[in-house]
Amino acid sequence: MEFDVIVIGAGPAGENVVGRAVRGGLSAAIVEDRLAGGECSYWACVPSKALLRPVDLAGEVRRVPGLSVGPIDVAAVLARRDEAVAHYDDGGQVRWIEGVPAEFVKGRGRLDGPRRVRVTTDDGEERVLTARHAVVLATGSTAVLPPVPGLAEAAPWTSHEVTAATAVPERLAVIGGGVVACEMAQAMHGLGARQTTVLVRGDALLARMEPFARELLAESFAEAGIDVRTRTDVVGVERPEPGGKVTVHLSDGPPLEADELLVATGRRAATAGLGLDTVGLPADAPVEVDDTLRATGVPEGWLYAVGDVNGRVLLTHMGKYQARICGDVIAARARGEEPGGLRDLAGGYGAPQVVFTDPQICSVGRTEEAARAAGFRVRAVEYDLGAVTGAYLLGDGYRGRAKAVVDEDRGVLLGVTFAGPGAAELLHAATIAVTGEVPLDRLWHAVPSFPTVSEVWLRLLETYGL
Ligand SMILES: Cc1cc2nc3c(=O)[nH]c(=O)nc-3n(C[C@H](O)[C@H](O)[C@H](O)COP(=O)(O)OP(=O)(O)OC[C@H]3O[C@@H](n4cnc5c(N)ncnc54)[C@H](O)[C@@H]3O)c2cc1C
Ligand SMILES: NC(=O)c1ccc[n+]([C@@H]2O[C@H](COP(=O)([O-])OP(=O)(O)OC[C@H]3O[C@@H](n4cnc5c(N)ncnc54)[C@H](O)[C@@H]3O)[C@@H](O)[C@H]2O)c1
Repeated sequence: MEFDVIVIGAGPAGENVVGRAVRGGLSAAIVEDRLAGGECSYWACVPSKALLRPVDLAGEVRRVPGLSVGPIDVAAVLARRDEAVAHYDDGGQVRWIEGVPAEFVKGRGRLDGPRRVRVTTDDGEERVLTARHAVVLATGSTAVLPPVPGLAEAAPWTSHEVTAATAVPERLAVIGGGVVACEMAQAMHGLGARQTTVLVRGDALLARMEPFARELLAESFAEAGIDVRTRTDVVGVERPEPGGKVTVHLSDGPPLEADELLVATGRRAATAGLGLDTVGLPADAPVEVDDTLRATGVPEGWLYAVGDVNGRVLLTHMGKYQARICGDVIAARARGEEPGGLRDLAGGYGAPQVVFTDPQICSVGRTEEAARAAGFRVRAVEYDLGAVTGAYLLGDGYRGRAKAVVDEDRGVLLGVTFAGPGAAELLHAATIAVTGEVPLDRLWHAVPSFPTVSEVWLRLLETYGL
């Protein structure tokens, strides 16, 4: 069958390409071998946040005198998570795709030369689809297991198993110090894991964040009783009984025993078996793209890649943003137009991201260190969030901090980081200021309401001298 556009992978990125391309007047098919909605809907963003929300809320309630929380009802939390992932049923998403309207093709897709996609269905049948204008890869990413002796044989949890957990392990060991490690250690600990140990190879959790945010998170984990061991390498793993006790051998100190082991050491682009070699691209690497999301190095420019698979930024909202650009670009090029303004601009500023721990760590743009390394003439200002009336009113002992990184030559913000309970909703204002390159002397006229946490904007600008 022939379509204008064929998308492989019906995660958030792939679905958005289809939506935009059809809106632009094209016909489209989307191929998915697991569940429409992708990793994000079933084994990543959605279930992880459903598991974290009660833990977060319990933290907030504990900070308000006069309120108390009893033990968290774990079964109810897991049941709500199951609702949030639609009980792993993608009927609603498939109906959305069909309503676009686009053709939903269930099966595993792979490239088979220029503009051709070969799909193997669950019952082993093969179907060949051809694209008049474009093929878009939106196959996401998969968790990486480091080559530690005994690790693969121990069948550890990855993000898939932890987000789909049906019980909370008594003793959980986590390898990695990134976002998945932090969020899931906090979720499992908050839901009742008695011993949670995070094994971090480097010096700190969330190494790419501003130092103050890393320190606040480390303090909070220590207070909650989560054991974070930095500069600790895992050198071997033993699990004699499948699903039984795990022994984790460390570069330093005695072995660690746990009931479950979560590996959260990053992700790689899902390109294995995707037929990239049939179109002259490296078989096992992220698909390099230009700012219109078109794969570089493919003659005639018919191949695109959006979301995690292009390795640019592994975040749902950024994959969806790329997808909107990509779908519009393909539709414009199909009309014979070269869409000058349609480019991935946001990626260049530094994507917004919220880490849903307590405190929430929220950042957009560049850190001070990254801005200096990029050659900007920088001045950074910080302010104690707890000293803002709106934050104080949220709860006793509110602890948090904000930092703004200013480009001294242009008088605009290069980056902003907030760390504090409930800080997530502050981030979009920062994203607007950074992406809009709003001059600070204009930003000064954006008056924050009293008494909200947003008053920190005023305090940051005052600290800067305005
Ligand atoms: C635990 C966890 C929590 C996260 N939380 C957040 C968060 O809070 N916020 C955030 O922004 N990001 C979060 N992320 C990152 C986010 O999940 C990804 O950035 C996002 O899912 C990428 O979307 P995508 O459409 O590129 O890929 P995916 O969501 O991975 O979808 C790709 C789809 O392609 C399908 N596919 C793959 N290969 C083929 C093939 N050959 N044929 C057919 N179909 C195929 C897959 O089955 C899948 O359905 C989290 C990640 C993890 C692991
Ligand atoms: N709230 C959110 O926005 C959110 C939540 C979860 C995941 N995500 C995204 O998903 C992606 C994957 O998350 P992640 O936490 O798996 O990756 P990550 O890149 O954030 O962190 C990986 C961690 O593993 C460590 N590591 C790497 N190799 C190791 C090894 N061999 N031994 C020990 N440690 C090792 C790294 O030092 C790092 O601390 C991220 O890019 C993240 O942005 C986002």
